[in-house]
Amino acid sequence: MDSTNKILNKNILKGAWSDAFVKLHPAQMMKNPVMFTVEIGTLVMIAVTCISLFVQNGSVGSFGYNFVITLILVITLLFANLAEAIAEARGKAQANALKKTRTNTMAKRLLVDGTVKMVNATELRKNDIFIVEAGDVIAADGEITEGFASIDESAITGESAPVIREAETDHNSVIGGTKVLSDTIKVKVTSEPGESFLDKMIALVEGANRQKTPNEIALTILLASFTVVFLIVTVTLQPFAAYANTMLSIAALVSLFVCLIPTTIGGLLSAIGIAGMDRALSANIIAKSGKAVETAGDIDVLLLDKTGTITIGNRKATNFYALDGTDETSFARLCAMSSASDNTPEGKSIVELAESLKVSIDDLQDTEVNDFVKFSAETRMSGVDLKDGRQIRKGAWDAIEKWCNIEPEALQAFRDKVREIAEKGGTPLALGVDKKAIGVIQLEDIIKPGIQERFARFRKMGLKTVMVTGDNPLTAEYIARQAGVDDFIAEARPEDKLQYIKKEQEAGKLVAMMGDGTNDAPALAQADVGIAMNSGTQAAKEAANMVDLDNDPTKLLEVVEIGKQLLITRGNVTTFSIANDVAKYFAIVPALFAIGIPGLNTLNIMGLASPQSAILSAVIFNAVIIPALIPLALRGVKYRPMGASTLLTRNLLIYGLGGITLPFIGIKLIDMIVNIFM
Ligand SMILES: Nc1ncnc2c1ncn2[C@@H]1O[C@H](COP(=O)(O)OP(=O)(O)OP(=O)(O)O)[C@@H](O)[C@H]1O
Ligand SMILES: [K+]
Ligand SMILES: [Mg+2]
Repeated sequence: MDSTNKILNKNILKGAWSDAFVKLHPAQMMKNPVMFTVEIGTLVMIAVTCISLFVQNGSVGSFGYNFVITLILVITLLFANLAEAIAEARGKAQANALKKTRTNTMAKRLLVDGTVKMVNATELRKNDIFIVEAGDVIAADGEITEGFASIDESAITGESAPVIREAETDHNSVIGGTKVLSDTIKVKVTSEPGESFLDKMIALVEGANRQKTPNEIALTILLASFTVVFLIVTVTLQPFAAYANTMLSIAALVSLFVCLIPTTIGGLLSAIGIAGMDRALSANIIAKSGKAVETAGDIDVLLLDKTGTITIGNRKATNFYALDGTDETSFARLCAMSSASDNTPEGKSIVELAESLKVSIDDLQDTEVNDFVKFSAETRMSGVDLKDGRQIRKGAWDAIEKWCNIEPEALQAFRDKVREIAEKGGTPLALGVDKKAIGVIQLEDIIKPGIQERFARFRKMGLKTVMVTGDNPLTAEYIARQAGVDDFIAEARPEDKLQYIKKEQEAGKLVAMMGDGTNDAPALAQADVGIAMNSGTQAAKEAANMVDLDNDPTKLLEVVEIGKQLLITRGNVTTFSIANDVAKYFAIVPALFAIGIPGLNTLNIMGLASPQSAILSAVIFNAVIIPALIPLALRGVKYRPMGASTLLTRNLLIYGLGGITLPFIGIKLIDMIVNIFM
């Protein structure tokens, strides 16, 4: 996706200003209790300003002063709305760009009688089959049921390199609006019109159905209770003032109240949340909810697939080891035969290796084959049943050992070979014919360069990384140690992943996982943060709460960092806001009572010119701090990996201490400027 780094540009600002006015509507303001009370205070001040045109007394005050205070309060409201509007506007700009890619194409729909009919894309319904040829734009979201093709997905992902999508694999999904570059595929429609991936994505970036996350709701409630407390503080100040012979005007009380309540975080809260979603989007992550992004920041355990995540792409067969009694060539042929209909990368690489040894199975006739046994993660085997009754199976060594009746004397040689391959990090696939183990195939994995540093970074962040693999424990241990992950699950079946996640969750941990296969769907759904690859199966994408457009399994790292950044930004602005409010109390109150209670004058360290100018300076400061922090809210506080307690201390120092000192300096400066005019 085209991610503009510019936080503010002219067009966005223009639209955002008018939105800021629209958002003044009480029905909208009510969603934000802190700012809503400011709006009520503003209405009170409008009334007081009107009255002061006719009546003049101590509590009503002068028209001019009331007018200025009212104006600043309105500006405060607009600034808060502006923050949200700017955050939303960036999403709207992205949505508009996406809408442009939504073209209405024609589709070659395949009818039941086998004929092809040209139809409009809007006429396609779920489960319809259509044919896409090289050069065609894919008319709807779907799964390839036949064939493979290279596809240009740049319209959606912004990535210009073509991708391969293939039937019967874990990367069989295609997206409407993308273009087939080569080959012909049959696609089964997976979404009804109007519910496509693109439609959902547009709705998402537009923020049309953005809902407050549980954390946001909790914080909103907390801020609302602060507001109530400060309302009481302000109201009880009045009898105290009367006792001290000080006249507090309505303008002073309303201003004091607005200064004390947490308007800074109140005004920036939703902008911070939207910006977090935006950052995820810029990383080509489609988060189905703000909650998912937020949860990512709190993750304790990361589950990562071995193949393709920790190791590069696919495993390849590199060696055939025939056991005693079988000659090399016939063993290679049997290996290839066992893979005749095995479309997994492993299966294909076995046929290729056999071909490189001049062994071909092109002469294998359909008439010889009775049944193909497809690979499944459950059985961890694949193979063929021949018409002559022979059964050929290859698979994980323990699965083959169970399937075969290996003679005790042969068992040792078999296990030795398996161990030898596994100890070097290879995957041993055993081959059995008619319940007899006749050899072992060596598959090799290559660990991704730079992956060790990534895991070191995770560790620094306090995260536990767990490698999950269907491989045997020896291979798994070797790869895990090389890559530097904290733990591994070997011989993992889909339900083992699910169990592991449940176990960690029961211990109070938040778990993230990335996956692409239908097999991964239950675990993706169970995980607190489940990321599916965009190329993955429909089931995986539906179960997950995020989709990665780049299909990059290491994206989990970025997602966690984006989540952490969101949480930290919100935490820091909250700390800053509350520290600010407390400081304002001590800045203004002594100034207010300086005349009535001369003793308080010693507390009036700031030496503000008059109670009026103290109040005025404080409301101005209170208003301008909101736009001053908009860039920080949108960009986010930079995240550096460190322990939670170091981070807390650091942030308290910067944002807490900063929050307490800044109002004293800011209000004093404004007071000096204001007094030039007063
Ligand atoms: N095409 C195949 N035919 C037969 N057996 C296979 C095939 N592919 C893999 N296996 C065996 O089944 C085991 C489980 O495979 P599975 O795809 O579930 O996990 P994996 O590919 O090893 O692990 P991961 O991809 O999660 O790192 C493999 O370790 C291997 O021993
Ligand atoms: K405030
Ligand atoms: Mg696999």
